[in-house]
This record gives sequence, C-alpha cells and structure tokens, in this order.
Amino acid sequence: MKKSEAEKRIKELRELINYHNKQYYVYDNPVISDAEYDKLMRELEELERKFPELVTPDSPTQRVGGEPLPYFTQVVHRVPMMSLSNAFDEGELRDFHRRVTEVVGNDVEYVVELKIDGLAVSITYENGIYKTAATRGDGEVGEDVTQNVKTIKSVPLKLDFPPDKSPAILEVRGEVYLPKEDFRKLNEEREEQGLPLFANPRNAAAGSLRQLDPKVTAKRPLAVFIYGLGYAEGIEFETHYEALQFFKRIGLRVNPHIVLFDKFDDVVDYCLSWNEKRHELPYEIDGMVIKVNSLEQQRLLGSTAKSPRWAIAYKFPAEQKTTVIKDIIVRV
Ligand SMILES: CC(C)(C)c1nc(N2CCN(c3ncccn3)CC2)c2cc(C(N)=O)c(N)nc2n1
Repeated sequence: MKKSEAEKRIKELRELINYHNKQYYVYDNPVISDAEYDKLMRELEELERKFPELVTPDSPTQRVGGEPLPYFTQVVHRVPMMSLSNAFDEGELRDFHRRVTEVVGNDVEYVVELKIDGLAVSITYENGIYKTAATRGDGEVGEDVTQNVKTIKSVPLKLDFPPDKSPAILEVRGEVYLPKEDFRKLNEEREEQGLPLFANPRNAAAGSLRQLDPKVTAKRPLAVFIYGLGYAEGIEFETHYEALQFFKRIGLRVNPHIVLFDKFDDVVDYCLSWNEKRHELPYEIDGMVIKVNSLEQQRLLGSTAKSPRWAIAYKFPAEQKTTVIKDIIVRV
C-alpha cells in the first residue's frame, strides 16, 4: 500500500474507532460487536507499524503510555478544585435550600447527581485533543497523571466539537472509579498472589491511578464520569445542565442519572430514593451532589474558602458493616 493510501485509511480508521468509542462509552449503545471493533484496531495498529511516521499522540492506539515515571510532577489547578460541604439528613438539605433562596430568591433550579465514590481528576483538552490530567490533590495543587488517565477507555483522546463551539482550551472535572465487579476480581487476583487487598473500590481506583508505571494502570479497568467544568477558553455556558449536555455531545462520559429539578421537595425525594437503589448500581456511590443550575446564581452565591455555597453533598447514612462470620457448624 502506498503512503498516501495508508494516510487516508488511517484517518478513516481513527474516525471510525472514535465514533464506536463514543457509542460504547458515552451512549452505552455499541453498534458493532467487540470482535469487529478489535478488527478495526488491529488494522490501525498494523498500518501504524508499517508507517510509524503517521502515528499521532491522539491516535486510539496511543493509550498505553511510555516508560514508568520516577515520580509525579505537581500541577497547579488554574481553577481550584473545591471541596463539598455535607448534609447528613433531610433537615440539613432543606437548610441548604433555605440559604440559597435567601440569596437568589425562590426561582431556582437544581441539578442532582450521584456522588460517585472514586477520586476526582481534572482533564484538559487543547483544540479538542487530550493534553493533560491531574489528581485533585489538595484542591490547589495535584499530581500530573496524564499518562495514567490516558489509559482509561472512557476518556476520549479527541473531542467531537460542533463547528460553532470549539473551545481552544476545555478543562473538565470528573470522578475516576473502579466498578464493583472489577474491584471484586482485582482483589481475588491479589489474594491469589498473596498481595494486600484493597479496602474498597475508591482505594483501588486511587491506587491504580497513582501508579508510576502506566502499563499497570492500563491493566485496571478504570472508568470516569465527567461532572463539571474547570478552566475554559472560547466557550461559555448559562447553566450547569447545559454544560453537561455539551460534554455528552462532544464525547465525554456523563452519568445517566443526572436530573434537573425546579421543586426542592422533588430534590429531597430523589436523594432519599437512591439510598436503596444504589445497591443495584455497577459502581459505588456515597451520596448525592445537589447544585444550583444557573451559573449566574452560582456567582451570586459564591464560595467559602473551602467550598461553594451553591452546592452540597447529601451523604447516605453509614451502613452497618456487618462482617459475615463464616457459618460455624457445630456437629454434636
Ligand atoms: C464542582 C463541585 C465542587 C460542586 C463538585 N465537587 C466534587 N468533588 C469535590 C470534593 N472532592 C473531594 N475529594 C477528595 C477530598 C476532598 N474533596 C471530590 C469531588 C464533586 C464530586 C462528584 C462525584 N464524586 O460524583 C460530583 N458528581 N460533583 C462534584 N462537584
């Protein structure tokens, strides 16, 4: 095959593979089989092996990064990643609503999200191409985990901007997590290898993401849900919900259970309903996050030194961790 033909086919394959990644990870609606997908990837890998000069960093084949790092470099967040204040019961939730309405009045909408129990990361795209990723750290300074986040299949390496909205810089925040079933399997393997077990999926995700060797991270089936905007150049939103819809449209994975409410009673009911429903989810959540939808109202409400006044985490009541003692059968 001539180089010009290879160039054309490589471009075609990358667009196809990016499309199928979006269908699978963002819309949870694959339109080809895994076998057909793997075939496309193998063809692309084969062509890039024949024409290495045609490889680009955003190619779907470039997920598993380079050599292990000696240490993580530090990254200063352009927009701090704030904390969340907590509400532990319905009364405290309603106190939050009262404080909000005292400032912005009664015409307020809320976006309610599951609080994924993982670890927060910031991901920056430049002209739609995956550039850097960092852990939250202390909110001001995090660790550069660019190579490790790049191994997460639900993190797109190239965004699908519509012609009228293509920000030069788009930094988003999300929660990286390890699904329950993958956590169970990982601990099973570690037990067989005599390695210490992870206490919970959050620790397993943190341990997997903070590996100095990206090849180790690549073996851990991490996933991400994008939940917010960080720094951006060349785009503006009126509301949080609009930003989330834009994220989905351009190929970022957003949780499917996010709902927009204009009555606080419905916010409360929705939060309480998930205390039971969460056990059916394939990932752990430790509460809900309630956010004022209007960005103008968020600005009016502002933040304390640590956390925004326009958001709150509703924490589920701590579960009684009953340790199952193996059934002791006493034969008399
Ligand atoms: C942008 C704001 C501040 C409102 C915000 N902050 C969050 N977090 C802050 C505290 N974080 C944190 N992490 C470690 C130590 C202290 N705070 C961890 C992320 C959110 C976390 C989730 C989630 N987990 O699903 C979510 N759907 N929305 C969030 N929204």
